[in-house]
Amino acid sequence: MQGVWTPDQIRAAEQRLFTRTPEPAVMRRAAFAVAVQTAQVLTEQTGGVAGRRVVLLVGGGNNGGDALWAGAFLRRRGAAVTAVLLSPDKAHPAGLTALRRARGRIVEATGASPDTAGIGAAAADAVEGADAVVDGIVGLAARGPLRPVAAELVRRVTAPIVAVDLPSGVDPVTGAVEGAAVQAEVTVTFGGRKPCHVLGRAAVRSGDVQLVDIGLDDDLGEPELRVLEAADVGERWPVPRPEDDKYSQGVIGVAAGSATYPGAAVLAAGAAVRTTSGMVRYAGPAADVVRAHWPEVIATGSITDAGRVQAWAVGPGIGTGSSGRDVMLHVLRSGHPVCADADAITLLAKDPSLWDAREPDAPLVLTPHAGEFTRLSGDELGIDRVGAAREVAARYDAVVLLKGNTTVIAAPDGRVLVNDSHHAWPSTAGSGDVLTGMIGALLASGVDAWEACGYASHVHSRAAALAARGTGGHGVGAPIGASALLAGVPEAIRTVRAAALA
Ligand SMILES: NC(=O)C1=CN([C@@H]2O[C@H](COP(=O)(O)OP(=O)(O)OC[C@H]3O[C@@H](n4cnc5c(N)ncnc54)[C@H](OP(=O)(O)O)[C@@H]3O)[C@@H](O)[C@H]2O)[C@@H](O)CC1
Ligand SMILES: Nc1ncnc2c1ncn2[C@@H]1O[C@H](COP(=O)(O)OP(=O)(O)O)[C@@H](O)[C@H]1O
Ligand SMILES: [K+]
Repeated sequence: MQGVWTPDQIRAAEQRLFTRTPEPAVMRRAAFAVAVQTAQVLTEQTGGVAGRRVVLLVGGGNNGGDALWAGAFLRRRGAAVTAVLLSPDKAHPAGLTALRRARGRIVEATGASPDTAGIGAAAADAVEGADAVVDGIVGLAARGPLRPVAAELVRRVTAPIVAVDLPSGVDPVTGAVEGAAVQAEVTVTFGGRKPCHVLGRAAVRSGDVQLVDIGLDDDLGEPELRVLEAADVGERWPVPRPEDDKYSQGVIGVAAGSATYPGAAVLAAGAAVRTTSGMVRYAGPAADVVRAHWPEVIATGSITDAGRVQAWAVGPGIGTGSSGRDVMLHVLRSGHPVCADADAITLLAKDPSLWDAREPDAPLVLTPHAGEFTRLSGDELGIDRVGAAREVAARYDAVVLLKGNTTVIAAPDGRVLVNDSHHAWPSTAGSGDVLTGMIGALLASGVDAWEACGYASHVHSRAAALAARGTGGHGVGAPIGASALLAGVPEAIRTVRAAALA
């Protein structure tokens, strides 16, 4: 599991670290890592470091200081280094001295012979001719998108960019990208990942994130967000043990679909079949279609005849009328864990009396997309998706899985898991129905609700990438439908289990 800490948490930890290790030593350690990474990028792209042209984009804070120190290290490896100062009056003095001593070049962004965009001739030539660029414009103190001069310089870069701490222009806390921002090849960050490295468009802007240990670990405390790694998921994924039978692994009930929309039932029930080995029951008007697709499912037309289950996956395609409401009453009164999706969420949002049917100790998972989330929360979903999910989870005492390119999973006690798929292959109709069936099956097998959401969403996005045979920017893929995603689930489970055994 990877931890993610806010800039405030990092700064507080940093103050404690500085009582043991002097600040300049910490900065040099950070900068050295930036230099190593830049040298690696240069070697990959141009075959070497000596004689290659490195440009440092230097803002007015310690982020710029890191870049200047990194430039001094790169000079020692024979690179030609030019620092472009965006705020010459505020540029880090010790970093400037170090770069000057190493015989690096220093120019001002808006220096002599400016062009029509206000960029000085020396800065323009340097940026346009660079083999690699180090982004030290702004780091933890970032607010808002790149300012005009920085944005213009970044626009002209064609070389790969190594971002110091975070790609400048993104919001470090929310991951929002509301204007010009750096697109990094690699981001070198210090002490702990920050929210922008795992949230939304900022995660994409970060490129490959390299975490450098600067001695902060003991001072960081509880992370703001957590990200599951493949091995975490594989280690806990339920598989049959020698002593198991079909009942002991958990029986899941799926209440989804309708005569008009049987697809949701087929996808959710199929996902349950492929997630665990126990037993799947289906109750609803699509029983015949479900049986035809999944002979192993025990299907019945009415929820009252469903038989015993250990958890319910409910909602996709059940409708928001009185029959859907009856289904909701039944599953909420059962006292078993429930994963409520789609129409189930709409029903809960529009009819508060349904909440009274809920057994207080039974775990409840809500899996809204943005529109359903708005119905639940009563507010438009803004930039702060983590804060919004946390608030709704606490309000309803439920685990809230907010869908999107970055999936946010908030527990009622405030813990948040984030699943950033790094691609968008799950973005296809019906893939949410698959997710519902997966979560329900994990709940039935006794996995904790918050963890079940984390494991399911990790495997879900992995299954989509496997089915598409590509991961967004990396590799070539082809569009898939939800049935293909569902077919990819077993292989995705194998890969996470293999990671756990490695
Ligand atoms: N924490 C750690 O453990 C370690 C931290 N270290 C490093 O310190 C960095 C934090 O440095 P920091 O605090 O000096 O601030 P930093 O981010 O450089 O900002 C400088 C100034 O930029 C401005 N500005 C704001 N928004 C802007 C925008 N959109 N576009 C342009 N400019 C903008 C704003 O000034 P303003 O112009 O508004 O007066 C702001 O004050 C951290 O990221 C890491 O690299 C490592 O050295 C060692 C270990
Ligand atoms: N751009 C995207 N990138 C990655 N995953 C996405 C993206 N858009 C949607 N998803 C995922 O696809 C699924 C869609 O669920 P949902 O909106 O309920 O679809 P449906 O109701 O058609 O089944 C969710 O798991 C969501 O997180
Ligand atoms: K930066």
